[in-house]
Amino acid sequence: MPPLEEELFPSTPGKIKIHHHTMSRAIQRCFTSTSTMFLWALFLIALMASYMSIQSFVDSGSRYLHHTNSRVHGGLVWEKQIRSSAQIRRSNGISVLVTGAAGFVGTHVSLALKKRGDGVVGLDNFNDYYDPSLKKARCALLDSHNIFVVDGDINDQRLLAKLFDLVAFTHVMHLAAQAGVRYAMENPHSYVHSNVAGLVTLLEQCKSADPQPAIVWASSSSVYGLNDKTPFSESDRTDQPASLYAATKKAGEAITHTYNHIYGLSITGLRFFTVYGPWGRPDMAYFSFTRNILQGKPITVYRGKNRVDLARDFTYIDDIVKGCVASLDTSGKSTGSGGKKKGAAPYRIFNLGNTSPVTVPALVSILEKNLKKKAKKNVVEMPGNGDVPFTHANISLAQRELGYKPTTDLPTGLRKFVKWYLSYYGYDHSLPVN
Ligand SMILES: O=C(O)[C@H]1O[C@H](OP(=O)(O)OP(=O)(O)OC[C@H]2O[C@@H](n3ccc(=O)[nH]c3=O)[C@H](O)[C@@H]2O)[C@H](O)[C@@H](O)[C@H]1O
Repeated sequence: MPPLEEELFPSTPGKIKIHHHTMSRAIQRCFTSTSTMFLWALFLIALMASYMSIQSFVDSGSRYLHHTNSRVHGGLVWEKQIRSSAQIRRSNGISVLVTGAAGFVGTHVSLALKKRGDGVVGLDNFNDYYDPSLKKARCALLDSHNIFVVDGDINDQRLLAKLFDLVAFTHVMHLAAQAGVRYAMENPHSYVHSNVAGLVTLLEQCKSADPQPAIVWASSSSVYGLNDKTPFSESDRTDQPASLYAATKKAGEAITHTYNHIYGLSITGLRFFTVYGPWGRPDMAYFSFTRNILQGKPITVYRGKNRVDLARDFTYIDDIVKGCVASLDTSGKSTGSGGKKKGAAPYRIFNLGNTSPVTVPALVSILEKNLKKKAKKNVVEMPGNGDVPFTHANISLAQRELGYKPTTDLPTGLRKFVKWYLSYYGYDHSLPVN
C-alpha cells in the first residue's frame, strides 16, 4: 500500500499543510513554458556569479590584504588633495609616488622628500600584518607635513592609472611589500600577492605611463640567503634563498630586470639590511624585545648551529633614507613612453647596510642598558623557519655611486629608538603591538 500523503509530509501544529500534488502542480506551472525555464536558469546563474564574486572578495580580503579601512577613490576633493600633495616646491624638484608610505621606511622617506621641497603622494593598503593604528599614527604625521596617503593597494590597476592620470610622477619609490622573514611560513600567499603580483601591476602602470617614471624599490639582504662568503657584495650569487620572503625579493629583482630590458624603465633595487629606528616595525626583534623587556615578559633569542650567536648588519633608518634619496637623485631617466622602449635605461642594485654586524645577544644587552631593565632570555636553537645565521654588507658600490656612508652605530640608533618608543607607548605599554 502506498504511504498516505500525510505520512510523506506530516503536518505539525502551526505549520502550513502542503499537499504533495498541490506542490508538484505549482512546480509544473513554473516550468511549463521554455521561456520561464530560461528566465529561471538566468536567475540561478546570476545568483551563483554574485555568490562567487563575494566569496573571492572575502577570500582575498582575509588571506592577502587584511583591509581595515574603507576606500573611496575619486571626487574633486580627493583629486585636489593628491595634486596639492604632489606639488613640487623647489627648482629641479621631483614628484614621487611612494608606495608603502604608511610603513616604516616609507614614512621616513616621504618626510625627507617633502622637507626638501619635492612632491610626494603616498599609497598604502593599511593591512593588519602588524597593528594598523601605528600606520595610522605615521599617516597623521605625514598629514601634518601635507603629505596625502591614498588608502589603496598596488594590485589595484584602476587606482594606479587614476593616480598617474592626475600626476606625471617623475619617480616611484616602491616600498610596499609583505615584510617579515618568518611570517612567510604562516601566510605564503600574501608574499606572492604583494611582492610579486603587486610589483608586476605597478610596473605595468609605470611602463605605460607617459612620461615613464624612474623606479627605486626595496629588495632585501635576504637574497644572499645561505651564502657564507662575507661581506655580501652585489655581484655574489643570490640563488639560494632561505625563505619565501627572500625568494619573492629575488623574483622582484628578476622581474624589474625584464621591465628595464623590454620597456626601458630605469630601475634601482636596494638591498636593505635589517633596518631599525623610531616608528619601526613591531614585528622585528629589536621592537618586540623592547616591549617584552618593559613588560617583564620573556624574549626568545635564537642561536645558530654549534651555539654560534646569530648576527645582523643592523642599519639605522636615517642612513637608509639618505641611500633612498640618493638613489632617486641618481636614478637617470626611463627611456620609453607609452609602452615602447627608446633606448637603454639604467638597471642598478645596491647594498644599503651598516658594514658592522652585531650579534643578537649584544643587541639585547644594549636594549637592557637603555631600558635599565634585565631581559628574561630563553635561548633556543634557531628553528628552520627562513632565518639566516648572519648578514654583512659590502657597501663600496653604494659609496661610490650614491655617496652612501652610514654614520649611526647600533648603540646610538637604539638609544634614539628607545626614546621614541617610550614617548609613543609609555613605560607600561600593555597593548599587544603585533
Ligand atoms: O634585512 C632584511 O632584508 C630583512 O631584515 C629583517 O629581517 P631580520 O634580519 O630577520 O630581522 P628581525 O626579524 O628583527 O630579526 C633579527 C635577528 O633577531 C633574531 N630573532 C628574531 C626574533 C626572535 O624572537 N628572536 C630572535 O633571536 C633573528 O633570528 C635575527 O637574527 C626584516 O624583518 C625583513 O623584513 C627584511 O627586511
